[in-house]
Parts: sequence; structure tokens; C-alpha cells
Amino acid sequence: MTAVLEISGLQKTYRSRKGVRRALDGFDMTVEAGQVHGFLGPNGSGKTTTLRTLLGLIKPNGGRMAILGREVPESLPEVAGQVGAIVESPQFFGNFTAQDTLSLLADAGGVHKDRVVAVLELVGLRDRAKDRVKTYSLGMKQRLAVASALLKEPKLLILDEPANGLDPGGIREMRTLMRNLAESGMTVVLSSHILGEIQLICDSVTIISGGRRVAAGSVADVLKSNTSSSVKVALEPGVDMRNAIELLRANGAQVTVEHDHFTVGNAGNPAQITRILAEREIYVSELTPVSADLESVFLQLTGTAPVEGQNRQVDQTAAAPAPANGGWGQ
Ligand SMILES: Nc1ncnc2c1ncn2[C@@H]1O[C@H](COP(=O)(O)OP(=O)(O)OP(=O)(O)O)[C@@H](O)[C@H]1O
Repeated sequence: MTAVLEISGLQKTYRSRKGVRRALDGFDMTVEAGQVHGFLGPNGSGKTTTLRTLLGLIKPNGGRMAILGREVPESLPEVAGQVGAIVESPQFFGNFTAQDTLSLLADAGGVHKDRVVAVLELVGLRDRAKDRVKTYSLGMKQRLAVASALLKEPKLLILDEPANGLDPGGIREMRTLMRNLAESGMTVVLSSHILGEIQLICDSVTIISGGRRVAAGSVADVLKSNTSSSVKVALEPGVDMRNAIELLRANGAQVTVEHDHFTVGNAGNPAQITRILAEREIYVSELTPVSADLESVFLQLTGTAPVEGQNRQVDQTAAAPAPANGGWGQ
């Protein structure tokens, strides 16, 4: 496979009167050709900074970047025609129709007029193409933004939160569109906070936290290598869960409390749970393995799982993620 996008050791520090903020701290990312690649990270972790740096909108303080094998920002003029991107919500003239808007952009970019009709059809705006943009919903503006990025048939399409504002039907259409684009040979990089969606659409992912890569690879590999054996535990009806949870935590278990059960995240040896609880005459009514999903891996790796009684602040992430495999009770 060939890398369409390569970033290594990227550094970006913002300086303001309030001091210095290190947004990227040696960030690495590789995206292979023809993939739909998810770029994930909590608020403030450095996603937009990475994408803006890549597109030459801000200057890095160090590191290397290449698009389609060409070093950027130096070779950006040569590769720009092959990259379509929506990094921040684009602003459109409200009095223009989608067709006017795209025709204007096509003219400016030397793109044939036929392409305007094709992209309107692709993003599902054909029937509203002659309405003014100011009458569009958020999701329709989002579709128009994607259409504008597709005009020049880019080899690499970069989308920041493309599903933002879309209804469930729109999200599903966007998913199909991304897959079809990848099948036609385009490489798609998308950032999103809808992790279930990323798990469905993407071939591979990069997870960023605190300006550094914390996981990368195929979705299956990231799930496999970052999932400890979790089990769902329910107690007999009417039994107070608090004693059981305290007891397990005192023994080193990572316990997440749900409304009528709890999950033990590092249960290498589930028999240990029943033994510890039974010794105190607490009996479990259910002990079921939990299959991994991208959301729980994301929360674990970025240290952003909600903690009871605490309001996590945006820059708070775990210093070091808990070890994935193995754990207490082995
Ligand atoms: N112009 C700026 N000046 C100072 N700090 C900035 C600037 N832009 C971004 N930052 C800081 O850099 C860090 C990374 O921000 P960035 O916008 O890249 O995060 P993000 O991952 O895109 O977040 P989100 O998911 O909320 O969009 C944050 O702490 C942010 O406050």
C-alpha cells in the first residue's frame, strides 16, 4: 500500500499573552491509499490544528508532512489540486443557490460545469439545487460543503465532522457516499465524534490525545490491542451494588457503574469477581463478557470517560492509559 498522507513528529505551539500552549507534541499519522480513515480525539486534542497545518493554513514548529508523496507545505501548490477539504464550516452566500455556488467554484477552479450536476446528485441536493442557501437546514449546508470539496475529484478528501447536523438518514447516506468514494479510489480522512459511525465507515483510525498519537491502525487491530476483557456484572435484585463495587475497586478492579449493573474493565479472570464477592456473601446474577466497541477504547485511551461526581475539564486526560490486556485477578 502507498501512503497518501504521512505526518511525523509534528509540533505546534501557540503563543499568546497568556503563555504557551503545546497543541501538537510530536504527532504521527499515516493514511494509506483508498482507505476511509477516522481521525479521532477529544475536544482540544489537536485535530483541527493538525488538519490546518497540513493544508498550509498554520505553520508548524517542527516535524514532517507529506501528501501524495510530496513534502508539504513546500509542495502544497503542486498537490493542492488533488486535495479536497472542509476543515471549518465554510461560509456560503445566503442569496446564492447551491447550483450558483458550485458553478462559481467550478469556474474559479477550472472544473467542467457537468461536474456541478454530478456532485449535487452525489450529495443528495439535486432537488433543492435551485433554492437559496439561506433557506437550507444545517444538514443541507453540510451536504453543500461536501459537494464543494468533491468538485475537483480530489485524490484525498479531508472532512472535519462531516456528519455534523445530519439526520440519521443523512448520516447513513454520508456513510454510503464515503464508502463509494473510497471504492472509486479516493482516500478519505474524516474527523468525527460519532464513534459508532467511525466504527462502521472507517477501514483505519488514528486516535490523538494531548497532541500525541495514542493509537493507530485498522479498526479491528485498534479494538483488539486496546481492549481488556470486560465483563458485565449484575447482582441479585434488591442487593445494593455499592459494597460490591467498593470491594472490587479495593482489589484493583476498574469498575464502571451503569444504572442497574456495573462493568469490570480489566477482568482477565472473571472467576475472581465471583470469588471476592461470594466471600462477603454477595452473589452475582449475571456475568457476561462485553464485546469491545470503539467508544470504550476511545474513552480508555484518551482518559475521557465520565467520572461520577466530577465535571471533567477539556484539557484533562489520563496521563497514561491503563494497560489494555491483562489486569487484576490474572
Ligand atoms: N489560535 C489558537 N491560539 C491558542 N491556542 C489555540 C489556538 N487554536 C487552538 N488552540 C489550542 O490548541 C489545542 C488544540 O486545539 P484544536 O482546535 O486543534 O483541537 P481539536 O482536537 O480540533 O478540538 P475539537 O474537537 O474541540 O474541535 C487546544 O488546547 C486549543 O485551545
